[in-house]
Amino acid sequence: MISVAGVTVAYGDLVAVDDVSFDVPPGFVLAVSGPSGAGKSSLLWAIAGAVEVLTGKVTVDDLVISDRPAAAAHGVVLIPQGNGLARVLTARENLTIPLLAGGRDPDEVQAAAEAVLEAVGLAESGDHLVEELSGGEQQRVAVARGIAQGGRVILADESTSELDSTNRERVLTLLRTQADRGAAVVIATHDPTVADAADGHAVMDEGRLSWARRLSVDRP
Ligand SMILES: Nc1ncnc2c1ncn2[C@@H]1O[C@H](COP(=O)(O)OP(=O)(O)OP(=O)(O)O)[C@@H](O)[C@H]1O
Repeated sequence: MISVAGVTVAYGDLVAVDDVSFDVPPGFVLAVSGPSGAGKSSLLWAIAGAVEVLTGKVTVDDLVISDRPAAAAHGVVLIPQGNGLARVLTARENLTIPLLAGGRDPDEVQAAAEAVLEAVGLAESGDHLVEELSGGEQQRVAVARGIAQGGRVILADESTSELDSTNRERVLTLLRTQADRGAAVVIATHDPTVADAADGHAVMDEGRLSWARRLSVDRP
């Protein structure tokens, strides 16, 4: 369960997230939309422990999120806008290296990487350097890397912005699968199709959050 309680994020005098509160239970997908600069990324970073919270707090299950390493160790996965990939490594290496560094069994890691690359339609591209891939392919590698972590929280920041409709569906299906196995998922998006596919839709504007559609706990 993600609990965001009265969270404010500021950069100097600029309030990017203004007293925002909501919960996302395991099994649910929340979409957050809003104009450029509305504070969507800052909200996701706050949940990920990647930016300091001025007031309020974020908890994920039993952990108060205070910094990125602790949040990551607790299974809070951030798929960042801009992808954050190592461009001179292959697509596969971008997936496997973080998992191997976490002490996972190498055979398991290879199998997991192949499965998730296939799920994003990149089964043939594992050996390609990231810098050789298109923008949309890189975005799918970033999604695959995030999914491969198997987190309890997945924060996807504009993760379908460069995708055609087929690949957008692939990514949405994958994120839904993650929710179905018990993850709490938050997607920042400008795409109404993505917002419609979520269980709830929040809208940010100048740091304030309102609801276009509240999370339905009755989702079948
Ligand atoms: N590191 C930073 N330092 C100072 N200001 C920042 C920083 N990061 C973001 N901001 C500002 O905070 C506000 C919210 O930015 P944020 O990236 O969270 O918005 P967003 O809704 O994700 O935008 P977009 O849809 O363009 O990605 C903007 O005014 C932005 O310029």
